[in-house]
Amino acid sequence: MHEPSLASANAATPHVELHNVSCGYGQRVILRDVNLVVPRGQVLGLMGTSGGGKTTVLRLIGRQLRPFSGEVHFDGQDLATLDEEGIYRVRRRMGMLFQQGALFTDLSVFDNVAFPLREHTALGETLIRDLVLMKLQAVGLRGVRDLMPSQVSGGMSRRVALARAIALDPELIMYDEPFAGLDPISMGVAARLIRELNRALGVTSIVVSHDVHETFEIADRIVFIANGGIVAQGTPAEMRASDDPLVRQFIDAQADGPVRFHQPAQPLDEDFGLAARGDGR
Ligand SMILES: Nc1ncnc2c1ncn2[C@@H]1O[C@H](COP(=O)(O)OP(=O)(O)OP(=O)(O)O)[C@@H](O)[C@H]1O
Repeated sequence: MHEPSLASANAATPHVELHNVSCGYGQRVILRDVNLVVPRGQVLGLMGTSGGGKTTVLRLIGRQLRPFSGEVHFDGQDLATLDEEGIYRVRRRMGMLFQQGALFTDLSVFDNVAFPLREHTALGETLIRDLVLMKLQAVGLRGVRDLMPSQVSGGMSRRVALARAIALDPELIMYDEPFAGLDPISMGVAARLIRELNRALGVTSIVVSHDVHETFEIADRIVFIANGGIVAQGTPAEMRASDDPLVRQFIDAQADGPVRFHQPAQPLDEDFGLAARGDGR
């Protein structure tokens, strides 16, 4: 179902590239001069401090956000050069799975997965049925197709959302916090599924996550984002061996390090009225 494009003929072109990208919201700059390459077919783990800009990177790639300066390329094409129709076409080649990737509660599991097919293609119901069942099979949930979202567990509904995200055969899948809120077993299932789909569908995957264990397990490369940019990147093995204090703080889950536990605040004694009392209590 992929749209043929000249650029995609070149397998050596990175699937996604950010060139000197600065971006933010309103006046506020979140990322400065970021360069990022996402090679085709890999799983990239995007990690880092909370509020560092990981989701913002996904928004840049999906063109929900335009950079202040610099370029975002998808399959060799600068997104800024595309008109609305072009952006629409590019977005169809991307699957996005957000943490709050809520299912339509009044549609069955089957109809949730069928939704993008009915919405964006002219395929007949017989073919749609086969495609939906294939996608549900890929996430291990063909057996629950007639249930309503309220009747499946949190982990399962995340997998239904994944089946829906791959309904149109995307070539890039972006996951925002796919492990958040899952129990350890469901987390392992979700992680293996991401890796397996990456291989079986031949897609490129970007996984935004705080979960070091699961992400390091499945990613080919890890990129750490903090302080407005990329502070470290490499294979999971390289990151584990890194002595960069920020990487260590993250991997070893230390509360304090280059990233402070306490956000800047006025002095404690002022907040608790001790200074005014002056008696040290
Ligand atoms: N729509 C928006 N308008 C204004 N500011 C925003 C908006 N979205 C995000 N931000 C701010 O941009 C910064 C980066 O947000 P982003 O969601 O990209 O971080 P993140 O690294 O994904 O964080 P987390 O790991 O906590 O989800 C944060 O300080 C956030 O408050």
